[in-house]
Amino acid sequence: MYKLDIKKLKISNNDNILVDISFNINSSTALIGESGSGKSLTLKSLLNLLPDSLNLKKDINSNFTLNSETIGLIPQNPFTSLSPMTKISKQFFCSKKKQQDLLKLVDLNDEVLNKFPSQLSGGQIQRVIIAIALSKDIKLLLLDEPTTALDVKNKENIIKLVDQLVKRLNILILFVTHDIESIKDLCENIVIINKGRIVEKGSTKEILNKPNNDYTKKLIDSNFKNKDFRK
Ligand SMILES: Nc1ncnc2c1ncn2[C@@H]1O[C@H](COP(=O)(O)OP(=O)(O)OP(=O)(O)O)[C@@H](O)[C@H]1O
Repeated sequence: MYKLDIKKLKISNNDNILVDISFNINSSTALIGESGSGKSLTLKSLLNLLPDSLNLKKDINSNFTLNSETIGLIPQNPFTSLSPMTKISKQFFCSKKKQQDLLKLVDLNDEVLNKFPSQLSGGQIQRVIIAIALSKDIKLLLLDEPTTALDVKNKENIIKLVDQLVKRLNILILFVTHDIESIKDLCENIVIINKGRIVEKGSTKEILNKPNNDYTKKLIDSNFKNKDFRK
């Protein structure tokens, strides 16, 4: 079983501390916070993609090597992630057989291999992106608000798919979102972040049932209220 222990992750811009956090990922963890709380900077730092202008101090323990081969990223907007003029088959860097196996894993027919991204729905494109991420031997999958650009049905389907993949492939996931409701059945643990600092972390069930922090309570209330409003 893979494990990742972020003992220290501190990102600053001159004297301004933007992120200063620590948490573990044992199976599936959600990093939850409002806009500007430091979620993207955290993901970028794990991918070594922080701009040079920012200062990073990190101390991470893991039982696998962290690099671009072992970490996959599912971005927020699937529509801009693939090359628009290239057929799907050419966007994979693995054998045809592996492409077909991966598509099966994400519940897609291999007919999509001969299509261009514009011929696919948002949900299908996001599945293709997940399949491409899984074509490497990844141990950690980072998901950056992966359902924001999708409609409600596709959103639910992608969450279900990620849940199946985590169980089937035994990979770690870090799911970044501002929407606690969407990950309540997917992520075992949650980390609530506000202004670059952790305000609460622990098991999703416990925190949803009995949040200790006022910021967490506010996030939960606004998430579930919005959901009821939409029904
Ligand atoms: N390159 C940078 N230089 C200086 N400050 C930055 C830089 N990138 C981000 N920040 C600041 O760091 C803080 C955290 O930003 P970050 O993008 O991680 O937030 P976020 O939680 O991902 O927000 P969102 O949900 O809107 O994407 C913000 O105050 C932002 O203005």
